[in-house]
Amino acid sequence: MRVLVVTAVAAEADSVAAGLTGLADPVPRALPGGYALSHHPVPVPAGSAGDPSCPAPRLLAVDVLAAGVGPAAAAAGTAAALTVGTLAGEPYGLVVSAGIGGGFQPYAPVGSLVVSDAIVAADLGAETPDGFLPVDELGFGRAVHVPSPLSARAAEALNALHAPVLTVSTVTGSAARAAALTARHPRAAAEAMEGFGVAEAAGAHGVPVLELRAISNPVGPRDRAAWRIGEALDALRNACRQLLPVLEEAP
Ligand SMILES: O=C(O)c1cccc(C(=O)CC[C@H]2O[C@@H](n3cnc4c(=O)[nH]cnc43)[C@H](O)[C@@H]2O)c1
Repeated sequence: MRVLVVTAVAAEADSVAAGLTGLADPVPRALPGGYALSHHPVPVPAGSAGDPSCPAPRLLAVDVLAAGVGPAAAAAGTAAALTVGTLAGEPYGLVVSAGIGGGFQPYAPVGSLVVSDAIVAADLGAETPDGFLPVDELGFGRAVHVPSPLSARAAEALNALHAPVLTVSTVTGSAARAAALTARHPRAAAEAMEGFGVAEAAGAHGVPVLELRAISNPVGPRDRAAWRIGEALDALRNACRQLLPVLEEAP
């Protein structure tokens, strides 16, 4: 299977690649649009080939792409990678949106992990005097992508929350906005800025999707001193280490 992991920035891509231990050294691949994809073929474990007592080794190739911040950049980069993979006769079987994110308190403290059970476009729609109307209620497209069934197994393996992750174009910076999002999405555990864009591109290509977030800050009043980006990147790296066997077992 070929897996595409899409992050926003290079620091997240580095954590993902460092966590996916056992992968071969990355081979850079240029994509149209100027994106640089890191291709990591997984080598067959030494000694197991041809041994009938060993299960056949799986060849899992993981490509990591830092596509930029926000849903539009995420969708554009993901679509470019998926299109090139398909045209090259090497289609992806799974896309993972991975990175840091804000955690809704008290469910997702800083340093914890969230695997989405719903990827929600939380601010795509229309504001009305009676409140926010999501894009699907306006009669356009969809506001939610349901991730691969693998997400439940991934959440269990990572000891992560399995809950909705909201995609926003504006980082929440006030208690009022956090409360409004929680009122609309009471089960939401995290917000970030790329998942829905990645999922839109994956959905257009008929490829299942996962979203994994390592929490770097609480969702709420803006407090730059409360960000723990290093801690979240470490958590992302460790999560990817635990995710690899789950991906290898994927059908
Ligand atoms: O300036 C701020 O107040 C602020 C607060 C949190 C994050 C940012 C960013 O610019 C990071 C955006 C980047 O990281 C992901 N991320 C991390 N935390 C959050 C969040 O609380 N809400 C939304 N996105 C977050 C996001 O996916 C981007 O890739 C600025």
